[in-house]
This record gives sequence, C-alpha cells and structure tokens, in this order.
Amino acid sequence: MISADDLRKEYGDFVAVEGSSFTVDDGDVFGIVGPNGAGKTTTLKMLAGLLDPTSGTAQVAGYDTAETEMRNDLGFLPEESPLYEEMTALSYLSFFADLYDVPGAVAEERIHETLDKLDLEHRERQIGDMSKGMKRKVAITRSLVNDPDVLIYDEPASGLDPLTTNYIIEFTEQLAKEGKTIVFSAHNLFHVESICDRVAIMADGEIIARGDLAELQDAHGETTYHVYTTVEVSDSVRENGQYRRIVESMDAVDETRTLAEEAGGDVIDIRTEESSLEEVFLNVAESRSHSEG
Ligand SMILES: Nc1ncnc2c1ncn2[C@@H]1O[C@H](COP(=O)(O)OP(=O)(O)OP(=O)(O)O)[C@@H](O)[C@H]1O
Repeated sequence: MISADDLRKEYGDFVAVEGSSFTVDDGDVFGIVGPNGAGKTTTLKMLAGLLDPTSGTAQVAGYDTAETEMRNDLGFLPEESPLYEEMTALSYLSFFADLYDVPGAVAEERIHETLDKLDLEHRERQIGDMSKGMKRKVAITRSLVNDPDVLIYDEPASGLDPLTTNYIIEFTEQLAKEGKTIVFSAHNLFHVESICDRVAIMADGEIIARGDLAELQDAHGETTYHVYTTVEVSDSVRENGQYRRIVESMDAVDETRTLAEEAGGDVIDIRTEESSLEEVFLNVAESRSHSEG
C-alpha cells in the first residue's frame, strides 16, 4: 500500500507540488497524468524517498519514505535512466543485484527471466552501444532486481517507438497482475486508461481530479447516445443502410424515437459511449482555466 498525505515541495518561493494526497491499494496501478511541469516527477521522487518533502508525509510498503529500508522493497524507474555506458547490460544488472545483496544465482536467474520477458537480446553488449528502447528495458530490469513489491515508474515508455512502447506497457500490466503495486506517470492517456485502476490528474503542482475512470467520467465526462434508425431523422447520418443520430441525453433519445416513428420507421439500436480519459482530461483542464479567469 502507498499513501501520500498532504505532500508539498517548495523550491525557494516556487511551489512545485501542493497538498498532494492519495492512496494506492496493494496490487493496484495508479497513474499520474498532467502537462509538462505539473509536478509528476517531483511527486514520484518524494514517494521514492529521493526528494524530501517540504511538508507532508508518505508511506510506501509499510515504511515512511524517510526510512532507507524502504528502498529494499521499492523499484524506481527515473524518467532518464542513468546507465553506466561502458558496462554490459548483464554486468550492470548483476552489480545492482549485488548492491541489494541478492545472492548470485538468484540474481542471475531473475535478471535473465526479466530480460527474456522483455525480449532483450545482446545482453553482453555495452550499454552505451544500445538503442534507446534497449536501454529502457535494462533500466526496467534494474528496477526489478530486488523483486520489490512496489514500483514507481516515471514515464516508463517516454520517447520510444510505438512497438516498444506497447511492449513496455503490456509488461507493466503483467507486473501488476503478478501482484506488484505500481505508480506511474505518463503523457499518453491511452496507456494510463488501459492499465490503471485509478488516476490522478495534476496541473500546476496540484491534483485537480482523481478516481477510477468511471468516477472521472461521471464527474467530468459525458455520455453520448448513438441512436440507429431505419429512416432518416434530423441530424442523422446514413451508415450501412441505416441512420445514426448522436445525442447527449435520454430525452433526446426519446425524441429521436418519436421522429423515427413519425417518419414511418423505428429505432433499431442504441449504443452509449463514455468519454475517454483524454476527453475527461481536456474537460478538467478547460474548466480549470475558465475558473481561473
Ligand atoms: N530542482 C528544482 N529547482 C527548481 N524548480 C524545480 C526543480 N525541479 C523541478 N522544478 C520545477 O517544479 C515543477 C514541476 O516539475 P516536475 O519535473 O515535477 O514536473 P513534471 O510534471 O514531471 O513535468 P514533465 O512532464 O515535463 O516531466 C516545474 O515547474 C519544474 O521546473
């Protein structure tokens, strides 16, 4: 379990994170999204014990983040992976496993198993000669050498091609299925939507909306109804021999039925569509900028 209680970080006069509070249950995936400079990395670094909060507290895996023992149960993936370019992937990963006192044979098996799952070849290649995607896979493997219960990933797939990105997102989802508790930040809302149990939307250092997707959709999204009819009604579009009218309320669905019947036809189907996380995000951002005048 992870809990953040009123976390705040100031840099001089500037408040980078303000009053951040949330909890993440064991085995859940929690996504933090927001524009550049929103305070995502600062929040994650405070959770990982790499940055002292100006005020507020956080607990990760049963430890206060100020306790160094916490790091044995934590895997942190920074936005930019600081890898030792002249080491090979295997020697680098063994070196980190050693720092965590993982016995040699266990470490070797764990490292190869993770690299197998991530489909990383050329493990004896120097890290400096690896592609960006390969380096990211090495960094992810590094975050797992101590078999931690909690993973904190800052933009795990940033700057990678779509195929590698999918690979890494699916791998992260698999880690959650294996029981890891994961907090990660991302710009790509589709990824967050596809694997997160709960989401926090940050802007200017504050969490401005949070919840599971259904809660966010209820609070900030819209439901649209796609009404399919046998005859043309106003604002409908012809599609595969039938007509589709998109409306935003049940009253408008009833009105469509009346219009169709008046024209001698009927309603064949009604489908509902909920806002995507991206639409929710844009609605939240827009209402915030309006309220700020
Ligand atoms: N060491 C620092 N000194 C002063 N300001 C800082 C420092 N580190 C971060 N900031 C500022 O704090 C704010 C939040 O930064 P942070 O890196 O947490 O944002 P982010 O949401 O992760 O952004 P991005 O999506 O671009 O990675 C930014 O305005 C940043 O310039």
